[in-house]
Amino acid sequence: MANQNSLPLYEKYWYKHNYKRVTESLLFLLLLSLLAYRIISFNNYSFPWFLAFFCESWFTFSWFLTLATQWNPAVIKTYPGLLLQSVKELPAVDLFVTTADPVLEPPIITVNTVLSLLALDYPSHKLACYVSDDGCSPLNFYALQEASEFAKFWVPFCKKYDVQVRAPLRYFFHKPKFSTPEFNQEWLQMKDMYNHLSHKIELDELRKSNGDFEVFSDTDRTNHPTIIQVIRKNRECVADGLPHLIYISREKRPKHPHHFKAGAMNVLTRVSGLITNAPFMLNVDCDMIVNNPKVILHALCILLDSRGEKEVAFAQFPQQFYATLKDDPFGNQMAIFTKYLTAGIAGLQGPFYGGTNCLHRRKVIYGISPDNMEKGSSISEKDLKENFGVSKEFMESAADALEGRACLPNDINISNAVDIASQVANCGYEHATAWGKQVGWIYGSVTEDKLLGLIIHEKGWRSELCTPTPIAFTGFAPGGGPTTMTQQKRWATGLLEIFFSKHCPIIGTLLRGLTLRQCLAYMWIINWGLKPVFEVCYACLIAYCILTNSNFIPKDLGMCIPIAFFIIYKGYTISEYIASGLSIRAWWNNQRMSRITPMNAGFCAFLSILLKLLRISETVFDITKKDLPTSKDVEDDKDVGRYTFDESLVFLPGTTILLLQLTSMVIKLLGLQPLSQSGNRCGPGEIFCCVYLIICYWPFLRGLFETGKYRIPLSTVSISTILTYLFVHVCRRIIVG
Ligand SMILES: O=c1ccn([C@@H]2O[C@H](COP(=O)(O)OP(=O)(O)O[C@H]3O[C@H](CO)[C@@H](O)[C@H](O)[C@H]3O)[C@@H](O)[C@H]2O)c(=O)[nH]1
Ligand SMILES: [Mn+2]
Repeated sequence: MANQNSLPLYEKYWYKHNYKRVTESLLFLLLLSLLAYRIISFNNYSFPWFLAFFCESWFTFSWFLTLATQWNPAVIKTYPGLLLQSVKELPAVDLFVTTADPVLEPPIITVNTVLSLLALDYPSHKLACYVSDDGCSPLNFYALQEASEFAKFWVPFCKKYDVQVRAPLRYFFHKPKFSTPEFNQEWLQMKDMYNHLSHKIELDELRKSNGDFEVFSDTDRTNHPTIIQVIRKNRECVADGLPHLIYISREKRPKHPHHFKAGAMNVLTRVSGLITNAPFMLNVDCDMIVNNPKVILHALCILLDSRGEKEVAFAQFPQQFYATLKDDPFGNQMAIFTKYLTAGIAGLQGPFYGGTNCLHRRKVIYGISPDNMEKGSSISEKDLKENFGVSKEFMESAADALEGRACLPNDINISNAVDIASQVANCGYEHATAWGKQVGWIYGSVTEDKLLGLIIHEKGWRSELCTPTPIAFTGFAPGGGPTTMTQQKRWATGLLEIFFSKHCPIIGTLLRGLTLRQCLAYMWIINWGLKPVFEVCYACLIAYCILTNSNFIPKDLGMCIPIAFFIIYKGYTISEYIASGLSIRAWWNNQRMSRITPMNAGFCAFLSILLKLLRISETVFDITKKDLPTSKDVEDDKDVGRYTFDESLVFLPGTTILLLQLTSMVIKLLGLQPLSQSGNRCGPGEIFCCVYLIICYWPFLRGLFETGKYRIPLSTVSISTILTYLFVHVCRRIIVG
């Protein structure tokens, strides 16, 4: 990474973890030998044997993807000190926050995220914070207005005492370590002010409103004109003031597709383009609080580095979480994922875009490729119009951005710009333009983040994973069964949408600039939506074999292969958890959830994609519910980690699989199994698999007998019972027939 002209602002190191490589390869060999064993055992050829072979081939391929993705992990080290020395003038950065529903995303959470952004360690006249509210909620607007008043005290306080976590919600969670009488007094004052602010917001005092809310009269969240309000401008244009704060609720009309978050991001891009037009844009979800105030400096080390400047499109920070539940009961804190897989991808063409915690180059979002950058060609007026739409002002701002002309903080006339900006936030603006197709956030997937990142990688750009200490951002990991399932189902759905589109990574590698290894990494994540189909088949196969007294697990010597695989795999995953300082309990919770989540959320996602491909229904972006972090005493409450259910059909596959395994166990125990026609009787292998699956599905088993939200709803159980009955019936027919 060394550079002759100037010192590199960041360095990248690839590291080897030989022990992991050896174990992973060994597991891969075992899977291959299992497949080979199946092929050569002619005596065993039967329907279960072939189905098992088919599923295991996919599992082997999946493991190969994991292996390939994790093979060359890398980390980078950034030098913000060097950046400050070598860059004459720091560039402007636009900050984007998206929120969409004041109930699922409580305004106090958004407010905290915004406060943590306003207090970043960066010249504040170079920052502008834009909040997109897809919920069109006056409460959000009001909360932000109040927050900007509070920020006048909060930001100087944070900077004076070099506070690390600049979101009051988290900061006041702990007593401060450091203390002088002056600090104590100010601390108490701030805490008081914050409590006041949060009460006001939570108690919804907005109804006693003032004139500002007129704009919200007669609005419905799905039917309203554009609302853009400048909550605060940095009039004095000074580095130690407060950044601009702008509220945007784009126009929404029924019947007019709004493309969920991708649509919101495009409006943010255009509106900010007219107002500040910063060359860099940092985007976060409403719950992603800045945990390290120097994040922008770290990310700029990558993007302004002499080599990074030409090659790297975006700097992505990992998604990590705060106030997490002990031992990861829902298996969604992704600690191992972040540690090994993200690092692995960072060693290839670069991390996926995660939808949040990412610093983008505006040019790249406008569709530029590394080759265009080299040529530096200017773009014709006709092209500008076709790509970016009819707004003259926006075309000018896009040309500035593409040709690298920065707009200076003192040039900006916000009030003027806001009037024009309303036009580009209207829902008809994108008609017959390249927005959502070649420009901006691309439409067509509910994981718009992975899609955008993929398209950027396909153009030949790289990305880098930025992992400063302390952790850059922390967000909210959903709790409970339904919320986790909704999120995972959306992810699997969105990934499948990408796979079945023209942006499929395989095509990207064959025809465009996506590297082969990066394609495998994308396939690894897309497999979240494909593998569940095989997992469900496999689970049914277990029950089928017990019910029909046939077998699919090799017997005699052949049995050593699955046993060895099982033991080594479990040992290997435990060691990953222990090496990361996590508990055995966390390991087990993740093992079990890695059986439950795909078979429910992933499988349902697959079905919903079939419906989409058959043009029967469309996919939607279901928002993840965000709860306020629990206070200490609630944290100790055992119930928060208990699995909850709701009426959603997402729990149907899992419930059915559990009932199937239970039924087949009962039939086995009662000795009601039919006599086996061939010599291949069901043996200990099938019984073990069945029992193991029942143990994994323990939360569901309990859910059959619990009450309230811990119970699987009767409707789900009834449908599952019917499905189980049908399955058993078919199995019996097969034997008789
Ligand atoms: O119509 C919509 C729907 C969602 N959002 C926002 O999108 C963000 C992410 O939504 P969330 O419900 O928190 O989804 P997560 O599953 O937690 O999000 C992950 O996955 C998404 C893709 O599915 C990415 O967009 C996110 O950045 C990534 O954190 C939130 O800020 C929402 O307010 C909108 O602005 N408009
Ligand atoms: Mn989220």
